[in-house]
Amino acid sequence: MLNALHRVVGPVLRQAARTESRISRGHMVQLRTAATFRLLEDCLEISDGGKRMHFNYVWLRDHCRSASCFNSATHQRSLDTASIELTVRPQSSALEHGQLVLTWPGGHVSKYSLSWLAENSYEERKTASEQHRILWNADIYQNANVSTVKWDKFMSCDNELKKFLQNYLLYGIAFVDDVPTTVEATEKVTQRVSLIRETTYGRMWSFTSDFSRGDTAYSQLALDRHTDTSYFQEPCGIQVFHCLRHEGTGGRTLLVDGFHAAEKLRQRSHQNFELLFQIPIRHEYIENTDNHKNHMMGIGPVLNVYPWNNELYMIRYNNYDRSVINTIPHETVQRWYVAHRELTEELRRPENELWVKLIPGKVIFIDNWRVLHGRESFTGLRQLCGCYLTRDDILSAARCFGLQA
Ligand SMILES: C[N+](C)(C)CCCC[C@H](N)C(=O)O
Ligand SMILES: O=C(O)CCC(=O)C(=O)O
Ligand SMILES: [Fe+2]
Repeated sequence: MLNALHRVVGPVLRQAARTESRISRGHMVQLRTAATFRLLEDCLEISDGGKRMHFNYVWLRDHCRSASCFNSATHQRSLDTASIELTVRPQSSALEHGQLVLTWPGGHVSKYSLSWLAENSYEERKTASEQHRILWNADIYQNANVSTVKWDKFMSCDNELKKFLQNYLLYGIAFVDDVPTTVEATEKVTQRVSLIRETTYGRMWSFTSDFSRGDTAYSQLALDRHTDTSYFQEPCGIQVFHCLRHEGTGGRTLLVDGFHAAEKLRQRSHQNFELLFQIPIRHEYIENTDNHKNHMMGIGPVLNVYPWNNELYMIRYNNYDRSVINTIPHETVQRWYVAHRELTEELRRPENELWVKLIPGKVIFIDNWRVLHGRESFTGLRQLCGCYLTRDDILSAARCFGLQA
């Protein structure tokens, strides 16, 4: 990187003695007082104390924020990236008031604040997390005494909504209490945070154990922990449940933080963790009844991680809906089962199980990319309503409040 062959074109400059900081994405990148930069053969290097960041020249030209290259009203790029010479290099460079100023062949000038560069450097992103989360087992969640949110304030007060979103982001579950016990009110409460994702089960659904659909959810049987719609190419982002009535026994809801379990697996056996994120498998939903014909298929790994920072962003775990395994070479199948077993054992540890009885008025939102749900078997009439919500829209709502999501 700092190979002697690299021609140092720009002078090594010292930034004036001050500290730059900027908050964005709920995340602060601080540059020390003496950040320096130099132009290497193939990239610009900024050094800040022991930290080095590298910026490709095409990248720098592409990210010019001048009025002709970037529309700051729409936050869209106007510059045609294909018009940039792939061999482009700045003609001259300077540091002025915490800004890097580059002049390109032809005279175009680009300015970048050093803190913006630091925040958007690969070196920073690869150690930062995209989303701050508190991984939990039953004790951790219960001891956190997460503040409760009630229907009236939730519907009228943005601060209450923000509090709810923060809980949801941190724990992957959040509740609203005192909601009127109707499907309509349940729909209204969901419209504060996101958009309904309509599926074959309907927009809003309300069901009892009447076997109206070809799936065990529509029975009185216990359901082991799982994520829903694993048979979609993109599983639904959020699961909403509201138990409108239950005259009988049992029927408690089981919640397990899938990321807590997966992180335990990562610590214990990195190889097994890797196998579960590298190998795609199939999930299927086949329904063939008089009223419903469906054949859904979703292909993807059990664990999904961002490649630049190895952060988990989705778990797809449903042993009921997991389909034929035919995507794993025979010499790897055994290892895959071992890894899957190890994850299952972690998910099944009693201390990781959070049991809640959903009562009329209590609406739960579950991050279906992170937290697994299940239920205890039950007797009597139990009516559950709810819907799926889109993930993009709840995250967007959170970001609009300045939350890191
Ligand atoms: C929630 N609701 C009752 C509508 C649908 C249930 C879907 C059940 C399916 N086995 C899955 O896990 O995706
Ligand atoms: O009946 C329940 O509490 C949940 C059933 C279930 O897993 C589902 O509907 O997705
Ligand atoms: Fe489910």
